Amino acid sequence: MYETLKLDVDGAVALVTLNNPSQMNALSHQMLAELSKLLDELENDNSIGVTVFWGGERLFGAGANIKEVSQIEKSYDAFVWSRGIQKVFNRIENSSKATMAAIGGIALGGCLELALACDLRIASRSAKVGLPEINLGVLPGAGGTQRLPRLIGASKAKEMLLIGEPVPAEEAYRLGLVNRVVEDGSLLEESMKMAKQIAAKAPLARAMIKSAVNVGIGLDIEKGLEHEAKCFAILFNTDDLREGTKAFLEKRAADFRGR
Ligand SMILES: C/C=C/C(=O)SCCNC(=O)CCNC(=O)[C@H](O)C(C)(C)COP(=O)(O)OP(=O)(O)OC[C@H]1O[C@@H](n2cnc3c(N)ncnc32)[C@H](O)[C@@H]1OP(=O)(O)O
Repeated sequence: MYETLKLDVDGAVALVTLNNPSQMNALSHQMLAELSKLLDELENDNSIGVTVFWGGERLFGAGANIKEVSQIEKSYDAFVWSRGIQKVFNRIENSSKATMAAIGGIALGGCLELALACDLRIASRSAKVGLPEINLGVLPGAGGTQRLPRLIGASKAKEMLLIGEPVPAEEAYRLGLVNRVVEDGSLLEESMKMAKQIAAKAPLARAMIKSAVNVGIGLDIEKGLEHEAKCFAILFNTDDLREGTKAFLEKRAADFRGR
C-alpha cells in the first residue's frame, strides 16, 4: 500500500514510520502523496486516538527532497509546492487525533516542520533538530517560519532560522521545541507509553482540547475565551461527560466511548 511510509497499529495508537532511510527520509512528492492518503485512512478510523510519526531510533528525516526542490523553476510553482506541503501538515495539526513526533537522530527542514505540526514532540538525547534552509538559499516553506516562533518565541526562532544549524535535544527542550528528552534507544518505548496514556482519555474531550488551543491561540483573549466556552459546552452533549463524572463519583475507571 505504502512504499515510503509504514503504518503499524497498536491498540488506539497508529505508528507512522518515515521509511526511506537511504535518502535520509527526505520528503519526496511520493512520500507527501502517501502521507496525505494515510491521513485520510487514519482520520476515518475512529479506533485510532493518537498518531505517532517517527523514522526510527537514529533518524527522523533530512527535510524536503532537495533534488525535487532544485527542479522547481518558477516562483508560482514554488508557491504551489509550499501551499501543497503546508496543506498536508495542516491536516496533521488539525487532526481530531492527538499527534506526536518521536525524533531520533536528526530532524531537519520539512521533516522538522512535520514534527512542528504535531501536538507533541519527544526527542532522544543525541537527536538534533534544525531548519537549515537558509544554507540552500531558501526558507522553510512548510510552516516552519510560523509554527517555530509560536512555539519558542520570535527571536530564538529567527536565531535558528538565520544560523541554520541544528540544535541538540536538550537545547530544544529548554527552548520548548520538544516536550520530552528520553535516553537513546528508548524513544519508541517512551513515545508509545505516552501515546497510549493519551489514547486512553476521552476522545471527544481530546478533540475539543485541540480545537480550543489551536483555534484559540490565533484569537484575541476575549474571542479565545468565547471559543473555549463553546468547546466546553459541546462536551455537555456527550455520553462521555456523563460517564466521566459518574465514574469519578462511583470511584471507578471511566469507560469512554467517544460519543
Ligand atoms: C519546505 C522545506 C524545505 C526543506 O526541507 S529543504 C531541505 C532541508 N534539509 C537539509 O538541508 C538537510 C540536507 N541533508 C544534510 O544536511 C545531510 O544529508 C545530513 C546532515 C542530514 C546527513 O549527512 P550525512 O550523514 O553525511 O549523509 P549524506 O551523504 O549527506 O546523505 C545521505 C544520502 O541522502 C541524501 N540526502 C540527504 N538529505 C537529503 C535531502 N534533504 N533531499 C534529498 N536527498 C538527501 C544525500 O544526497 C545522500 O544521497 P546519496 O548517497 O545518493 O549521495
